[in-house]
Amino acid sequence: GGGRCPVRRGSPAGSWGAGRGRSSSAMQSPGRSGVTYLSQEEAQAIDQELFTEYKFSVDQLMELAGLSCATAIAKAYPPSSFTKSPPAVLIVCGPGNNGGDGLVCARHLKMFGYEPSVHYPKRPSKALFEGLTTQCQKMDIPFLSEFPSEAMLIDELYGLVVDAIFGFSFKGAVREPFGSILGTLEQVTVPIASIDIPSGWDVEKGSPDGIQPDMLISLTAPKKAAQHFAGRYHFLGGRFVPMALQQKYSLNLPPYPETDCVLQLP
Ligand SMILES: NC(=O)C1=CN([C@@H]2O[C@H](COP(=O)(O)OP(=O)(O)OC[C@H]3O[C@@H](n4cnc5c(N)ncnc54)[C@H](O)[C@@H]3O)[C@@H](O)[C@H]2O)[C@H](O)CC1
Ligand SMILES: [K+]
Repeated sequence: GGGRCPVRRGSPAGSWGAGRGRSSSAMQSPGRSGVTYLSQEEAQAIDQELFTEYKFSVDQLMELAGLSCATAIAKAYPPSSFTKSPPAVLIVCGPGNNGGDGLVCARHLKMFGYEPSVHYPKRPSKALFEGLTTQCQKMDIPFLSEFPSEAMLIDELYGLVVDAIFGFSFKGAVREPFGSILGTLEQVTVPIASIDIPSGWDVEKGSPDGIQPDMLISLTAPKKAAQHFAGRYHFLGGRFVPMALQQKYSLNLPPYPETDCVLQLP
């Protein structure tokens, strides 16, 4: 772990289909690769529209989101890149849909040959999350009742941490037990892969003092905080946004290669 390598900065500007569609908001900002970086409000509006207008269910999109995350992780950190076999991954799940993505990701990582363990301290009593938890348990994925209090212990036991604590609905100061967990994660040296947003970061402004993940998997489109991401791997996942919705919000998403569900951003 350790060595962060801030390469791939300053890639060629706007490429794919810049200028297509109408701009739905003057607040939008194009990122360094031409793709739009969303405000918190825009991310939530797109999410709502997918459910209400486009009639997707949460389960459907969560499955695709979690599969994207596991796929991106397998590309950036193939099992052969781990120093130990089997490759152990700690997945920390929060109380909302970001945590649900983490549970789905854990299940697919297990299918891909990893050895995931989950910490899930605040579980909503909803059938969706109970089902995802049972699926993991029936696949012999252990659920840790206590979070390892020492960063060194995490470094010893795991080759990667997946941060599925908070996504685009995070607001305000971090409440317990997640404050302590994030405090520990700030000190680990094994790489952290954050789902959608580095947890604890302001969704738009980021957080210079927070965790510094090595990987970020932006779902649907990157959020503004992603402009402060300095890790090695930035992937886009969640290849489920219909073209009409992409155009309405001027997402300007790059084309995914062939049938891939993820795409590496510059
Ligand atoms: N459209 C998509 O791309 C999809 C994305 N998905 C994932 O869903 C999350 C957003 O999920 P949501 O349930 O809206 O919220 P969060 O998971 O971000 O968290 C809400 C959860 O956290 C609690 N909370 C908020 N602030 C704090 C705080 N300061 N301290 C402690 N706890 C806090 C809040 O009470 C809620 O319980 C998105 O990022 C994607 O990862 C979907 O899976 C598919 C569609
Ligand atoms: K996260």
